[in-house]
Amino acid sequence: MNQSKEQRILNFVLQNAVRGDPRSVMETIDKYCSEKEWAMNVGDVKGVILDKTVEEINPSIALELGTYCGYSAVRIARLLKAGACLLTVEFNPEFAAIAKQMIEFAGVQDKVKLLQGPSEVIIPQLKKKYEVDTLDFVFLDHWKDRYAPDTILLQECSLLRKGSVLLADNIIFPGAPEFIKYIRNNPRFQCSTYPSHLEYMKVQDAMEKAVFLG
Ligand SMILES: O=c1[nH]cnc2c(O)c(F)c(-c3ccc(F)cc3)c(-c3ccc(F)cc3)c12
Ligand SMILES: [Mg+2]
Repeated sequence: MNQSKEQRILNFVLQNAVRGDPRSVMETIDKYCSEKEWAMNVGDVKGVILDKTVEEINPSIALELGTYCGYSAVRIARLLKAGACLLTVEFNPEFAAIAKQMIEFAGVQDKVKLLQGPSEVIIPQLKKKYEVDTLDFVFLDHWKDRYAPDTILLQECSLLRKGSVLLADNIIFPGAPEFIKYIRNNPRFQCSTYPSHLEYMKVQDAMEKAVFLG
């Protein structure tokens, strides 16, 4: 049975990156995906926008929707202070299995809780099952059609507080028009757009930051 692209990415990291070194894992994934096989990691260009947002918020509790191979989970977790935690949700079990190994190899497993399942099932469980009060930061990088409904679900589950920050990937390419329409016309969110480029490509993309006003 031939390997998946995601397994090839993990193998390249296991053979070429430095165990316990998150930056080395990120650089090795970026090298593989820019030189050998494109993959939908947030990447090194949009990754700087993600870094700056995480550093600005310095979250105690962060949620990522869309783990994929774990690139952005490693990217976020490396910036978290002692005692802070990232919950990351992945629908696809094969991707989740790859990400688990990626997160452990990078040495950030103590800061990351990987939850496998659909976001619409996991989000309503966060308070009772995962002991979340409210979220300081949410990175939306899963399926574009879920951005708006999951943002509504986060509010319905009282998981956002005044000042909670959402950051959404791919709002230009492939685009999330329903989410943009919802969030930019919503008086409860203060929005700003960060133009950038699609991972590993000379194609326009952007990230949207939305601060919940309570
Ligand atoms: O689905 C995603 N989730 C999160 N991030 C993504 C991302 O950062 C991407 F760059 C893409 C992308 C964009 C352009 C392209 F040509 C291929 C894939 C996708 C995506 C979009 C449509 C699909 F059918 C499959 C994947 C995603
Ligand atoms: Mg993305």
